[in-house]
Amino acid sequence: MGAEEEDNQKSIPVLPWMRSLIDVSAVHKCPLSLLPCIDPRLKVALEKMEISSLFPVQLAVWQETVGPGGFERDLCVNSPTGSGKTLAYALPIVQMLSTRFVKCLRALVVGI
Ligand SMILES: Nc1ncnc2c1ncn2[C@@H]1O[C@H](COP(=O)(O)OP(=O)(O)OP(=O)(O)O)[C@@H](O)[C@H]1O
Repeated sequence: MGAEEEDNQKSIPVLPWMRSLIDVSAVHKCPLSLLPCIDPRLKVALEKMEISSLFPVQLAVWQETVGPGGFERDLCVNSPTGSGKTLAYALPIVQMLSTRFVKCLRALVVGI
């Protein structure tokens, strides 16, 4: 590696989501009845859509954002097509917006 390339690597900031990677393939599906902290209204809405459990990527994102012990922070999710990314980010957003009223930008989803 050349000196210039080394300098470039050193200047890349280490963001929080880079520090603690989660391997979604080691996470299992989770029935809604066992999902921590879920708002009962959200559970009912999902059941009406015939969704009875969360896919692994959805559970992983839920645990990182809602809980238990979740907190608001940036996340970078890399998961195959059709694995459920849309609900992975939408469910925590709906849950958080339903329980706290704050008039400002609360979530930004960037898909690439
Ligand atoms: N927990 C779930 N239970 C049952 N079906 C689900 C669940 N989550 C998502 N689905 C369904 O699985 C399909 C794929 O989900 P989705 O489109 O969100 O995946 P994706 O990872 O966002 O795909 P893409 O990469 O194409 O955007 C959709 O038909 C969706 O309705």
